[in-house]
Amino acid sequence: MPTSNPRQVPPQTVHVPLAERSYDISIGTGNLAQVGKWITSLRSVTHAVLISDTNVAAHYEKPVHQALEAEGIRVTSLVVPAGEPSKSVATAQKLWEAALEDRVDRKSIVVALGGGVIGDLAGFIAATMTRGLDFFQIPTTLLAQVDSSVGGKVGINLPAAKNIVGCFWQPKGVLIDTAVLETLPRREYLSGLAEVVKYGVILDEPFFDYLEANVQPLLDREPAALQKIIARSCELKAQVVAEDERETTGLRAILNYGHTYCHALETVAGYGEFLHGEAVSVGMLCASRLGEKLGVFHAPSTQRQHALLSALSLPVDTPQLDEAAILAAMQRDKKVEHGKLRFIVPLKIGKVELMADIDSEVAMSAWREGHSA
Ligand SMILES: NC(=O)c1ccc[n+]([C@@H]2O[C@H](COP(=O)([O-])OP(=O)(O)OC[C@H]3O[C@@H](n4cnc5c(N)ncnc54)[C@H](O)[C@@H]3O)[C@@H](O)[C@H]2O)c1
Ligand SMILES: O=C(O)C(=O)C[C@@H](O)[C@H](O)[C@H](O)COP(=O)(O)O
Ligand SMILES: [Zn+2]
Repeated sequence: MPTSNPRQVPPQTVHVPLAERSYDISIGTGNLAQVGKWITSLRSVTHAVLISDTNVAAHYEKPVHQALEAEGIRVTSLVVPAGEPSKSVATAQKLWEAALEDRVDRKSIVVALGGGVIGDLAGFIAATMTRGLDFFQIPTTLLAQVDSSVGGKVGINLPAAKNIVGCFWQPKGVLIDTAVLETLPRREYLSGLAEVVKYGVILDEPFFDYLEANVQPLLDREPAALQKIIARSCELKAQVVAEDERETTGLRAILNYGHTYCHALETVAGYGEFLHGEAVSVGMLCASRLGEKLGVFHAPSTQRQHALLSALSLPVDTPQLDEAAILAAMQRDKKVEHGKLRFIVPLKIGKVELMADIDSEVAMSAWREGHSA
């Protein structure tokens, strides 16, 4: 591997230990061209359903397609419109039918080439087609590289609720090429940083300190900073998923910090209006104010998050949306149990807790108080 290129950083592997569902996340720069060899080193393959979106396909479909064909793999390439609205029943149906039309069978694999929308959608197709196909994640957004490609949550939206139809279906491997982030639009890149900040708040104060101290390198997408945040985020997510794969003990739910507000915001504003990470940014601040109201979190720590998210050019103000609709959407959150809202509430930077039976008026006041003055 050449070391003279300043964009090159040493490759790294993060293991996700899940017994027979274990897999590796391979992080590198310029490793996309190796995708065919990487997949065939994991299992023998004769047919791949390659799923991407219109933006991603324009940049990366051809090299991936060719790399798969070079290993003797027949490729069915399916491209969906870019954006959150593609995480839908209608798009899933088109993909099921197109895969069937091109002779998918139980030994076929699904390759998700794209951001979180493609990973969630393609993973859902893999989980459901012929009752389950092996799938491989090639995440091309920062958000997908630090979060959505890891952990096996796959699914689609209904108009009234995000990710409400889906399942747990782990990939067989995740290939991260940090070089693909060079073509990622700035707004999409920033959106991914919100999930990175999330890891600092929920699990790792030193990582949060690192983010505060490295705002400019992060905004500049400096290779060393990118490698650090991708690898650390994957490590933290892998640890949580390994301990609570299906969110049954409550541990995995900490990854949902800020997401009760976030998903309500995305749904009520209309899918795609706010990017997922933008809504996570707003949602984390709502959850922090909720922590203050419950007497378990302190205002200076909310301000620290506000300052970091603002410095990373992420939205911090709660938008003006119909409050009844926001509350109704929050009541459809998957953490709701026996009809009661449950939230991930911060206790300090680096530690959060799942809290049950939260009064909806208190939750809404934390939303409301985020409107810009
Ligand atoms: N399953 C999980 O654990 C999990 C975790 C976090 C988020 N999510 C989901 O992920 C989705 C958001 O993912 P996202 O932010 O990656 O959005 P996305 O998949 O829509 O990608 C963002 C945009 O960037 C474009 N793009 C992707 N890679 C590119 C590249 N390298 N160069 C140029 N353009 C590129 C895409 O075409 C799209 O327009 C949401 O649906 C969210 O619910 C899932
Ligand atoms: O992997 C998880 O678990 C997460 O909660 C990660 C989140 O960032 C992600 O947005 C996830 O899709 C939300 O899951 P959901 O169960 O609330 O739909
Ligand atoms: Zn998320």
